Amino acid sequence: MDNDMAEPDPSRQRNGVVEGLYGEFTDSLNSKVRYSVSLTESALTIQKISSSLEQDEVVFHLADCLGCRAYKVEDEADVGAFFTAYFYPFKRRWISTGMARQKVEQCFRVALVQDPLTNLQEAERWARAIREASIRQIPRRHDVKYYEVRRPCRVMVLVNPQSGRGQALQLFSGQIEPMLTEASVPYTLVITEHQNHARELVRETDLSQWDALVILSGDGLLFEVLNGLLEREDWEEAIQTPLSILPGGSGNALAASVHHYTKSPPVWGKELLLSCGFLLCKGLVTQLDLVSVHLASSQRIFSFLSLAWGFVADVDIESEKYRLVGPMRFLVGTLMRLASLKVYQGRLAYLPAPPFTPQNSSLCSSLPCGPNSSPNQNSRHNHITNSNHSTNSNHNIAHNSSNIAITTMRTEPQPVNQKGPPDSLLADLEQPVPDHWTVVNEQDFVLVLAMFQSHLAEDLFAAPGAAADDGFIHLLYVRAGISRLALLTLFMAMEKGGHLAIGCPHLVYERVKAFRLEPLSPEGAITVDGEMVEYGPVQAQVHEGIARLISG
Ligand SMILES: Nc1ncnc2c1ncn2[C@@H]1O[C@H](COP(=O)(O)OP(=O)(O)OP(=O)(O)O)[C@@H](O)[C@H]1O
Repeated sequence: MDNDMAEPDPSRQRNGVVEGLYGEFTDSLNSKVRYSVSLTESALTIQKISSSLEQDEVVFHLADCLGCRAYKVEDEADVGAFFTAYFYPFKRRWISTGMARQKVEQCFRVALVQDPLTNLQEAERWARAIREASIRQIPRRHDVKYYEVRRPCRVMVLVNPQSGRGQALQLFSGQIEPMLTEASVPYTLVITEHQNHARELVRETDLSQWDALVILSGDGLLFEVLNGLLEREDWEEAIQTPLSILPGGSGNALAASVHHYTKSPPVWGKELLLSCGFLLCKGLVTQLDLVSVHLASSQRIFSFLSLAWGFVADVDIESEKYRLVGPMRFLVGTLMRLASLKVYQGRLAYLPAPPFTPQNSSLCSSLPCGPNSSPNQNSRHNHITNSNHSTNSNHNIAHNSSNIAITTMRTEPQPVNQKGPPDSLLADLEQPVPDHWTVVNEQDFVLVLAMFQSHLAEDLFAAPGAAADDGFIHLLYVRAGISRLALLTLFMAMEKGGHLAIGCPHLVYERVKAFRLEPLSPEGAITVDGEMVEYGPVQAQVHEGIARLISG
């Protein structure tokens, strides 16, 4: 007999759930090496039983476990069966400093008796117990309210093969597909074929088939999916479909934000993909703010990430041609843009957020959080009414947009979306802003950047105080007059989120609920979620927590 399996102690069973298991197994590759293995509700503890009595104990937390499977090898002569558990603990990196999740497989050979079927059943019993316990142990923050994706869940994975360096499909098959298999998550892969493919698909698809929609691409594909969901007749229900972002682009801002919200040390590239893949398989869902953006042509689009004008938008667009260098493209673009720094004329006004109090800071975590909660949960903050007839004459609003150049857009114009939540904070774009809004005195800007999540790119931590569902727009603007060196210093500090603390007199940061931007410079670019939109007056308001995001 190769191993000796003790029955679980009946005193440690509750409602038929085994609370503890103990067994002795051999190494899957070397039958001379034996381990004692014990499973509790929270950990798998492995101890090497060596002839010299020297014992090494390793503890794996089930919160780091994605799954476990039992199997038998092809070899007819081998009566043993196997089980392998898949862990992704934080480990110190080999090359650079810091910690990141890394895959660790633990495989054991079960040879309890000479009967192969009995051994396989025992391996399956262990695999099931580890799987079930790891589902109960999900790493979660105590200050955030979650619900879980239904299990077993079915997910649709949308992959844009052109995104980033054009390797999204390889990233899927090399990294994500194995994780989904380990976690026993069935999936259907959809490879997008053209712009708006994903948007059209989610607009039409029967969403009851899917427990989550997964986007492996840049942020642009998620933008399409969100807007597709909000164009449906059943948008209120559709927008509550849990969404997962896996970084396949060159910016990957939401993926970096999601990782940051877990309070884990920062990671980039494949480590970020692995972190987001891990969160996807664990299936914890939080709320996600969306911002409705009104463009000059009356089009309304929904954004989850950012709106940029001036320096940031220009860098985003101009650095497109360097996408093969990945996230470095923003650094290259920033340096090039700094060389020809421009000033833009325009008007900016905003509705300030209520002053920060512990009560409103925890509001989001006390909101109902589940598939049936109301999508328009920001209504408690809607303290101004739509003042279409405001006579605010202090603001010399540009009514005529005929002098505004419309540049070529990456996003094709879509039909005007009448669906989605109403924007009760906004006046008509042709009317003055409501009286109680703050109008910025300056007209000369280097940049205006409205952030809805913490990161603008993997290494641009633009809004350090932002959370997925905080209900705020984090508005930053840089006034004209800043030197090139000061602007460079600002962006370098942004890498670690330190830009707000360096005392730059040209940088202003406000937490707002809504804003309006009216460019007066005849040429320029505005981007929403990294995609260029029509250039002209825009206004936006936040809708707190109306979408669902797989996070952790
Ligand atoms: N097969 C495809 N061919 C061309 N474009 C596509 C295809 N599938 C999707 N798209 C479009 O590509 C655009 C960009 O996608 P996305 O932002 O996801 O990747 P990306 O631009 O590489 O990311 P990043 O902005 O981080 O570099 C989206 O507007 C999307 O509609």
